[in-house]
Amino acid sequence: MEVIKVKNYDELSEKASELIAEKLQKLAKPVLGLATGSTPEGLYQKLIEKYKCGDISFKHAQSFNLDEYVGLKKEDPNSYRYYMNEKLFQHVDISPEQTYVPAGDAAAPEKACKEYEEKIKAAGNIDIQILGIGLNGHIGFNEPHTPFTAETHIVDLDASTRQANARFFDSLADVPTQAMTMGIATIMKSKEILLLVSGEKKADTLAQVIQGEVSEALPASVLQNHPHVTIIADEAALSSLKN
Ligand SMILES: O=P(O)(O)OC[C@H]1O[C@](O)(CO)[C@@H](O)[C@@H]1O
Repeated sequence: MEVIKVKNYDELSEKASELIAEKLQKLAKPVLGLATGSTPEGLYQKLIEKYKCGDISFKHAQSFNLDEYVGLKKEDPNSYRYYMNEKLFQHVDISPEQTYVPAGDAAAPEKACKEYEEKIKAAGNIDIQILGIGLNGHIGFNEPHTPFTAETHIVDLDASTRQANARFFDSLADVPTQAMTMGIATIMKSKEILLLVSGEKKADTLAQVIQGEVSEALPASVLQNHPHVTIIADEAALSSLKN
């Protein structure tokens, strides 16, 4: 794993946007794996700026998001489809038909999970997958002890994850209890992975991910087994690393 240390969140977002811009410029049909949460928001802003300056285009890109809450309609402001439209898609030239988010509102969720896997495969797999990380080490919504072999599936969200995400909802009770997420195996099929981590709160988790054992108890530790992972983290997030 290559670790790129940056000063702060702004630098993290800029560096990440440069790596994504490079893919958009070099690949004929880039397949992007996208994430939600607070961490990639700065990256999306920087990509919009680069697009507006004419440096990049999403015209030939396809995107696949990591996860979606179960039970929220696409129009719900807390759905990840809504987040992506607001934070990125509606500001750039990506064709809406080329953007995929797991169908958390599907009538037949198991079938929708299988179809999502098929779509990723048909696209030739993800060229670069952006990841954030939860305090408990989750990636996507793969909570601790999710088997590394899991593909896209439905998960019960940990109490700590619902608590962490309650800030976006009116109350904790409104946070969905389930989500549809790419599995660890799905994520690991990506040709390249870009993990973004900011802030001291995640420092202990990140140190474990980089220097600890690979274990299903800490989902992100699986990234040690991937041949092409770049971690961009700020000084605060790297403050618990042991020399
Ligand atoms: O970037 P944040 O808001 O800290 O979230 C971290 C992770 O948690 C999730 O939002 C899910 O809880 C992921 O999508 C994200 O990668």
